[in-house]
Amino acid sequence: MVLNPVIGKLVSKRVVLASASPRRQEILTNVGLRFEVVPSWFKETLEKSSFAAPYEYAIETAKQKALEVANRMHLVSLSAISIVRSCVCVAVGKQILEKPVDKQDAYKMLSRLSGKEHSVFTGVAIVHCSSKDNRLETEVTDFYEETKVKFAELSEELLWEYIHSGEPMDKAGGYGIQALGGMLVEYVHGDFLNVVGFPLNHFCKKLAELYYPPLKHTIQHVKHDSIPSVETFENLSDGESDSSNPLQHKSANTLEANGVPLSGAVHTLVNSGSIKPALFVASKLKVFDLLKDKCVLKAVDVANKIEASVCGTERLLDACASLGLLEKTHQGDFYCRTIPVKLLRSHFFSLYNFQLHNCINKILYSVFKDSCYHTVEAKQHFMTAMHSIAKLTARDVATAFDLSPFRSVCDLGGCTGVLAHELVQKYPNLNVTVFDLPDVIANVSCFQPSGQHITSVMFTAGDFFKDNLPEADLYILSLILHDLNDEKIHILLSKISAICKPGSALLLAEIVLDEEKTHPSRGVLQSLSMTEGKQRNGSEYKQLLEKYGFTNVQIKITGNILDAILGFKKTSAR
Ligand SMILES: C[S@@+](CC[C@H](N)C(=O)[O-])C[C@H]1O[C@@H](n2cnc3c(N)ncnc32)[C@H](O)[C@@H]1O
Repeated sequence: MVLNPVIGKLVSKRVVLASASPRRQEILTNVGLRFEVVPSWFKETLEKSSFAAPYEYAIETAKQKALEVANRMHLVSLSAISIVRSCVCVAVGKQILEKPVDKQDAYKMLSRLSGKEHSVFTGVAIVHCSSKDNRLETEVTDFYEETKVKFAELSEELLWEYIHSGEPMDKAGGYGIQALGGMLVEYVHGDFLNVVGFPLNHFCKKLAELYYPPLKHTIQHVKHDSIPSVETFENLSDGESDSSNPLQHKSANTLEANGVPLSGAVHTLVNSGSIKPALFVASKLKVFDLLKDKCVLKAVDVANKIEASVCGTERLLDACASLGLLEKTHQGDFYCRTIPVKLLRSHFFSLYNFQLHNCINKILYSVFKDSCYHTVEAKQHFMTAMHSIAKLTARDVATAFDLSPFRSVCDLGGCTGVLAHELVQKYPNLNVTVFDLPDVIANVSCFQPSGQHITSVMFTAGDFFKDNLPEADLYILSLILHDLNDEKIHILLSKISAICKPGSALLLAEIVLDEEKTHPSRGVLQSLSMTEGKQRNGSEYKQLLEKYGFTNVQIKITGNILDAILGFKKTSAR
């Protein structure tokens, strides 16, 4: 079966991993799957002898664990979710070796494995849950993967050294192949990640089968490691042959970037999201023709020539510069230097970022539009997606500046409260209020973590354009301003400025573009399809805050998806 790029398509689905295992989480996070973690409470107590084969035990345990979470989650949320759970067991013949209970047990297990081949089985259950008349309906799909592992002959000394390291204790079979346990292994036959804890390849195939069965005629097999046909490049212009147009210059089979042949991954990227449209539009508008032969133009001149708006043209040119299709000088001039297919070198292997970018786009363009909340499901999807992105960014935003002088925080449009919880973790004395639309606040309960600091986060429903804002000495706007037009920004920032006492502050979390506005690409590309708002560079954010009475503006480029900007309300002395 052909492996489809299914993970990206799951972005809009609510996925729950019913396991607290950091190894599973890492494997799935690494491929860009966004999920919530709800560890199962089902105890691994099934009677092993009642199963004819070890894999049956692994599957049944995975299934019971996933179903337990499904039932529990149904009590708090009726939305459709997919719950994933796997169970690994190590077997010698028919005998299953579980996690050792103590060092002696670990010794017994490992010495049984010494010098022999054993099997690692992982049973996986994917439970699709929906709600009918308030009743939980589940569809279970399960499968297993077997990998054979052979241990070297282990000396007593090595065995005990390994056991004393403590590593065997929470691992099925008493070893972890991804760390010190890797020393014990002579060979692995089969999926290595299956031994680590999750059979990723089989899982992806299953998802593709379940959610997005490919139509036979649409499947394009990867032929070899050279170039797939890159018709994207050849069909871009109006069909006029222009030997100087670099996009038409090379034949599909010789396209390369910095001497490296474009791989299938690049093809996927070029054909997806904003990149293909950017290339297509720029080419269609003959931007490359205008800027070829060392012709250097400002955005406004290009706009005049192609009879387009200056703002839109500027975004398009910035996007092309960000993709390496054009060059931009410090003075804001654009020109076409070399073959534009040096394309996206930094993006080649960054599918993850790209999915995230798409995901952010989808959300952001709908977020301030009523359509986002039209159906319960759409709302849940939106909140789940925001929640997942915030999980990735919140820590870096919360720790970008020293916020210890503040006593109370109000996160305006704070959605499910991820940043709020992160702040309370870092500053336990902080009182944090999340302020968001009533529809959002009504649904935050299932996103809340369990733990000691929960009481310090309060949720208040309201509209930040119309209602009074809660009092606080630090206000936060995370992923809000860039999507608002100037008029809405004026209403919101005037309100915040009016309520802020001297010494209070406003913290923004946004993508901060570089001064030329050509990087980071995810921000520049996002600008392309924004209708109301825009992405800004550091100087523009500084100016914006100063305009509304915030001074001493500091900017922290976090290296994560969102950067942080902090400004203090002017004291009368200033
Ligand atoms: C793009 S999300 C950002 C969520 C969160 N701040 C983050 O960074 O992950 C925008 C949030 O603003 C909220 N929002 C939009 N309009 C609002 C309004 N008029 N009043 C209060 N919240 C609003 C949305 O419901 C949503 O949760």
